[in-house]
Amino acid sequence: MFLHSAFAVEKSVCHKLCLAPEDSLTMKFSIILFLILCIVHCFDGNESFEDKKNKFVGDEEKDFNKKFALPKDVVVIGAGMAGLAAARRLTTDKTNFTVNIYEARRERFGGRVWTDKLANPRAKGPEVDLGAFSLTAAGKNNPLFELAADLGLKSVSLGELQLLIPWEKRVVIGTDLDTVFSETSKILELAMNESKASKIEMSVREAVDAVISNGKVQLSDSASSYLIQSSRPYLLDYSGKYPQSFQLGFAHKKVLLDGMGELTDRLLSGDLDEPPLHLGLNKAARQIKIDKKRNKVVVRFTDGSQVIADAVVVAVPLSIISSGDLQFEPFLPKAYYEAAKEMGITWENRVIVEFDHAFWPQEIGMFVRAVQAEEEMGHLQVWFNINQIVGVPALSGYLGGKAAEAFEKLSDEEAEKAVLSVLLEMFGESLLSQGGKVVRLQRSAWISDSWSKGAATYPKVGSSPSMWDIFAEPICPGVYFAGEHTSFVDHGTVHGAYVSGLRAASQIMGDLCEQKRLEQEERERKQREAEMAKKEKETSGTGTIERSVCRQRKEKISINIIGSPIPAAFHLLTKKQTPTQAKSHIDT
Ligand SMILES: Cc1cc2nc3c(=O)[nH]c(=O)nc-3n(C[C@H](O)[C@H](O)[C@H](O)COP(=O)(O)OP(=O)(O)OC[C@H]3O[C@@H](n4cnc5c(N)ncnc54)[C@H](O)[C@@H]3O)c2cc1C
Repeated sequence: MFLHSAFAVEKSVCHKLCLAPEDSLTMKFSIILFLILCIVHCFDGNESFEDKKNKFVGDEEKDFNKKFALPKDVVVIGAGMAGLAAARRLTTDKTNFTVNIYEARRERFGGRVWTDKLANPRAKGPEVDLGAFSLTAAGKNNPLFELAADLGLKSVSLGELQLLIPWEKRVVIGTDLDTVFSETSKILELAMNESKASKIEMSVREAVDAVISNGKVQLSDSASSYLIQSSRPYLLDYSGKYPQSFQLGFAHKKVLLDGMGELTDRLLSGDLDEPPLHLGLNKAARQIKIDKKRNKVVVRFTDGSQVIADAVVVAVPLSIISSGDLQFEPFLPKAYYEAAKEMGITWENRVIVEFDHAFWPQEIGMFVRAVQAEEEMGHLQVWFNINQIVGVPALSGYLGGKAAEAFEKLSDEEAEKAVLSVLLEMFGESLLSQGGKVVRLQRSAWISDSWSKGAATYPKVGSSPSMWDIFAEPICPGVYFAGEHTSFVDHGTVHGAYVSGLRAASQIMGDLCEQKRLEQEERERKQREAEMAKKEKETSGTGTIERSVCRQRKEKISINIIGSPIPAAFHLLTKKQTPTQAKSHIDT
């Protein structure tokens, strides 16, 4: 009975569609296949697939797919701020996503946020922050302040800055420092103009040096140029193409009283009503293989294991991709590798030194040491007063550029000697001796660290913002990127990493790859139609036109389910339509 009426529909459909006998055979075969599937479903549990689907008649098909599709498996590679943010966001939709994070390090997560409480269980936080230390509050909203507030974490502003010019035995502070700051703004503005006017791309350093040395600015106090020379953009030789490069970045910083690591800890472990994320430590990904046929992504690890997922968030540092430690099959498009080559990666480190007693002026939050010799640049020029923040008699020193690399190569004894020599120069013998013994000296080594290979991305001469933005684009069908290097805005920061993780999660939740696929299909369909219309215009004679109409109809009723076209009659029958309904549908 069923078969009879089904074939009746088929006959009329074939007639309408001007199908050849062999096409009609295919259709018969599809109908039989469909009926077999129907029978199987009838015996499949209490409620058949069709019964379930019928409840959704009139609703969006999407709702149906959402309700009954299996959750998508998402794998996050890298448990730094970006990876954790992505995983936490995806986990809020448990019905649709199962999420697992894999981290290369065997003993910790957090990446370049590293509040080393493991080695120092009684530490409060900032005195063991070996990576990111402060949140920038300049000009715009930093979403991490809101997150911190939601989690009940307190932050404090770094206190006043003091500039020390050792060879002049001079300390610049208060209103004198205000004058210095306004002069630095003038220098930086002129340098920006110099850079804009130049036909060849200049670095911040070249532009500033040009302004100071060619007498374009009359300095009332050389301290302003010393201050600029101690800043990150000058030290690390940022490109002078971008206005952001001409900011000193000393002001508007806040520190979390529990340390930066408290943010990553909470993202991982969840709050009271949230479950912890699934994290696998000691799992270094070595290859990401896109299986287009199965619409899956395979992640292979250095221990020989592998996982298969519907989507992967690659949240490892840029240098892990550019060094080839993490490979892609097929290779990423050329533009990704070219961008990775041109984007700069800073060299930065921290050293924390704790004494018996705090001997430095307590009202000061940040000390900047002016230097003259090239080899001294970036060498422990900036120090943060930890005692003022959490009452631990410690200072946190910053190293940038070549000095950061050189410091990694020192033995512990040499490092301590270097630290004491700088502090002696800054504060003098009598103050330093009040500190007593060095109780603890702890330092980072981000450049030789296998899982970071440097500190953070920066706009090197020759780079452009679009290079960061390339990494915000997924490789479909399922490879998404997150990390400080995936957006030019806020690159090189913890909040930049956080926002990038949320972005990757929302790309997955919004099924960006599927949207892209549909858009591409639509473009192709329009193109085909345009070509056909063009051909029709060119050809004449009724016979040709009729054939072309048949061809057009054939294409129109061919629908795409999971990527492969199936005959339209098959689709119509799955909607349980009467033969007349089916016929009239095809007629429209
Ligand atoms: C010394 C220093 C000082 C800084 N100071 C500040 C600051 O004061 N304020 C600020 O906002 N920012 C600061 N930053 C920058 C900030 O720390 C980073 O921008 C941010 O933490 C990067 O986060 P991420 O998630 O993108 O990368 P990461 O934190 O590096 O996370 C990537 C993770 O991937 C893991 N991984 C790598 N390879 C693999 C692999 N093959 N398989 C699996 N896992 C892998 C890594 O171990 C890591 O855990 C500083 C950085 C440094 C180094």
